[in-house]
Amino acid sequence: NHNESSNTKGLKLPPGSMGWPVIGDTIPFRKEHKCISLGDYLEGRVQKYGKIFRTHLFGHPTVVSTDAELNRFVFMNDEKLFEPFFPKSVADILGEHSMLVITGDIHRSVKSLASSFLGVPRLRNYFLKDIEQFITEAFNTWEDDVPFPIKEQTSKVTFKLIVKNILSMKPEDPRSEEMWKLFATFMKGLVAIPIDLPITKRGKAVRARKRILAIIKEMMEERIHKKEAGTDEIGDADILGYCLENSKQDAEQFGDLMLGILFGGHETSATAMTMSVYFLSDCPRAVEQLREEYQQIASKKKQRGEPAALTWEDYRQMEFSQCVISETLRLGNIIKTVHRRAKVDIQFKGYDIPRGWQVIPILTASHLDSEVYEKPLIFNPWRWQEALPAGNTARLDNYMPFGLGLRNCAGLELAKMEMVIFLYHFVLNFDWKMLNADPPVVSSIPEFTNGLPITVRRLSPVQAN
Ligand code: HEM
Repeated sequence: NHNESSNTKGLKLPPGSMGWPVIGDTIPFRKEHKCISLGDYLEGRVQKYGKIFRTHLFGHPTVVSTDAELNRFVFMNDEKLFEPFFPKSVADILGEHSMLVITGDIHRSVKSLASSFLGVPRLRNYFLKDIEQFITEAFNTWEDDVPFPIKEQTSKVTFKLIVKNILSMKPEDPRSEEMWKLFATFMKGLVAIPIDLPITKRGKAVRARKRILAIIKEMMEERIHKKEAGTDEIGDADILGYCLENSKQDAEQFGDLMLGILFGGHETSATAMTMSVYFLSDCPRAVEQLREEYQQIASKKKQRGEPAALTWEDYRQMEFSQCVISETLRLGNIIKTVHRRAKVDIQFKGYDIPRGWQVIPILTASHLDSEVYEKPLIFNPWRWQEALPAGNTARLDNYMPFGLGLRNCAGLELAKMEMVIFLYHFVLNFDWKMLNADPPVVSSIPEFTNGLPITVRRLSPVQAN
């Protein structure tokens, strides 16, 4: 067989078929489908072959896993048995120093830098204030009953937040607008390519990447210069300053790290916020309960004579919000797959996964599995309030929207906080309506074709009682 090298003889590979020469099943695998489903391709394969099957994707023999245990096994054995593996075209655009690509000690040290930069002390002292500011600035531009796509707004908020916190780039800096456009081009190139062909979108994305890195380098040099002159007022408040003080990364490595944080932290959390609006629009009972939670917090603050700005302690009290977010991430599946390769020959559940084979865990699968979640296609934030029956941890064990283990999401606490702060201001200040059904579709990351158009009506401010 063209796709299976002779060294797989005698092995018990997972069942499957390798599809067309070279491209294999890449096209049906990447075909857009309704976000709240596995899509026809995966559903068909799972029905035919079971939860673990073999195929050929992006030019490589591949094991696709919709099996939560194998997915967890992959995450828990990252580095030891598995390593990141992207289609070459994607790896080229991400950059050779990208956090998603690097391994071993280098990954560990960059990860610890990113995690401490995105850890609780900074969320509390910097990010919380900034998120509130950018969200309320955006909300102030909204007019009653004038339709607009909410995704565009969440996207601007998360972009401003990241750009400010990695580079201290001011919104009025002309390079900020340029970065916004460059980044959109970069993203299109990244998600558009199913196989490694030098097509236009990719060429544009490669050029966008170069220009973004040039801007980052320029800003890095400006900062070093200011530090030497003693005129730097930012210090380690952004990741640029933080890295200059805490690590010895060169411009190239630093550029890829920042691009990675931009890439990891911008569209994902904007999509997640938009997704919460989408689900809540059809769940008025949850909106009511959120509103109660927020009104209580707002009026207590007022009674205590505190400023309206939220504190970390306020945020930590928003318990039902956390349920809404867990449910949004479960059903919304912002990241459908991760990309790995077997470093050694591996056996799992009686199957052989040969060294060098690509392994693609489908994170969506367990999230929509009726054996794990009762009525999995229903948005039910209350399921996260119910105590688990003794000994039954399936609901938690099989929940992995942020990945797990060594390579888990460095920004997960930030992402959750962004979502909650957004909901606080959105639900407290507005009634809204979705205009026409714009259900999210997914090929790599969920998209709302029309950006989820809504109209809003501003509510009167909360009174302390
Ligand atoms: C709802 C929003 C988000 C979701 C669902 C999400 C999901 C994920 C997942 C599944 C991974 C693991 C990738 C893998 O195993 O290969 C990951 C990694 C990562 N994420 Fe997120 N993410 C979100 C938001 C963010 C934010 C806000 C940031 C930063 C500002 C961020 C930064 C990162 C970074 C740097 C990595 C790489 C970690 C590593 O390689 O060790 N993410 N994310």
